[in-house]
Amino acid sequence: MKQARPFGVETILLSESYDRILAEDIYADRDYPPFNRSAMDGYALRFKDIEKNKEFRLVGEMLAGGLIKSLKEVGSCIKIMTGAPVPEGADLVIRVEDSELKDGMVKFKSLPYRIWQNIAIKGEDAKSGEMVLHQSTIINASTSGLLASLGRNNVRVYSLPKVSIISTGNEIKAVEDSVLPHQIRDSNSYTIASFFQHYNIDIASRKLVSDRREEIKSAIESLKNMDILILSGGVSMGDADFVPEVLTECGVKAVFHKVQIKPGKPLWFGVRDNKTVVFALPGNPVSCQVSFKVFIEPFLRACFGLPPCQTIKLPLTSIRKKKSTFEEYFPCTLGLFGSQTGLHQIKNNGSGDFTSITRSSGLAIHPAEVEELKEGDFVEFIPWRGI
Ligand SMILES: Nc1nc2c(c(=O)[nH]1)N[C@H]1C(S)=C(S)[C@@H](COP(=O)(O)OP(=O)(O)OC[C@H]3O[C@@H](n4cnc5c(N)ncnc54)[C@H](O)[C@@H]3O)O[C@H]1N2
Ligand code: MOO
Repeated sequence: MKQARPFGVETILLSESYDRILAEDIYADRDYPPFNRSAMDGYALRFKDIEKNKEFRLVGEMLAGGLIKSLKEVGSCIKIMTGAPVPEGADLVIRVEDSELKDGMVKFKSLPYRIWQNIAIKGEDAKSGEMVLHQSTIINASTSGLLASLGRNNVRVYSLPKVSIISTGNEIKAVEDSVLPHQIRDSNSYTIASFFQHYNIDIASRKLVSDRREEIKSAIESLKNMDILILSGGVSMGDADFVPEVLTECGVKAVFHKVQIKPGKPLWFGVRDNKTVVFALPGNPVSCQVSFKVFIEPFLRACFGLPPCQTIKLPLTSIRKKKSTFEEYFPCTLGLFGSQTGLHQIKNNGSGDFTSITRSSGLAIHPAEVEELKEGDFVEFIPWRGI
């Protein structure tokens, strides 16, 4: 995480900012609501008059958007619509359905009225100058609406990183290619690109290369201006697993190689010229997905000042025996466990399987020190689409 830093800051139109991440704190430009606002269609009056008066003289009408009036006469009321400014002097709005209007006089049902009833008081939502959104807030539907209310047609957001993906492997073909029995279509670059799209990040380029050192090298060299470079395949112990060596030859300084988790163990991470961070992922599709959720996503979020995705503790609906000495991540789907939501394990034969993982809602964690998880044991769960 030491390598995590923002990719710059830019000012963009609010209309184009959905799902981007704020790079500034946002303050209220005025009180919200900016005036005492009626929450109902009805009559505005003085609370202290309601005890003494049986009937109120109707002296005017307030529509939303009308200039603020004042209520001067004792025992009078002003008809008011939802959203309209409550006249100065009034501190109670009684709903139209609790009233009766006859010959310019209004009678109200005898109910237990409260002072300020049906009125949103000036500044009760936010005071002028108060911080209403923190830097590193994701601009979603409600924050977008708030920014519009504050008159923020332009917002400062974190710039998005330039990301490229290189898929390595003699057997790897493009999705549009026909394949021979020994060949495999590249799926990892699509998986990784989709994950990045959760953060509005489009992939700058996607390359397929064989296991030949020179080919891997020239692909890496051609992507020097990237902020993030992702490679898949060729990081393990095989005779054609040259990726770590070639990355080092290209001047990418290794930070670590191999992690204490399964799947995803052979992951390699390095940095070039203090600019490009490089994740070289294991080729197996499930390992690749786990690597994104466990390493790339937390890194990306830290760059934007976001906390790691929230994990949820949920009970397992069946036992699970550990297969290694490492912490294990296993795909699960959410389902009912008695009357409570629980995690159903998805059967898969290993990290090379594609189809079963598509039925999962996320990954559950089997701690390294626990040999067997029992039915009903609570485990950490990371949903595929983080919160
Ligand atoms: N002797 C050892 N062998 C292996 C070890 C080990 O510790 N000792 N680790 C295993 C583990 S764990 C993993 S994970 C894999 C990772 O190997 P690589 O990163 O070198 O990946 P490849 O060998 O290139 O490919 C593995 C697998 O994934 C398929 N693949 C590769 N790229 C793609 C892609 N873009 N789209 C779809 N599928 C892809 C590839 O065809 C292979 O089937 O190593 C174990 N071996
Ligand atoms: O780490 Mo490998 O990713 O177990 O299949």
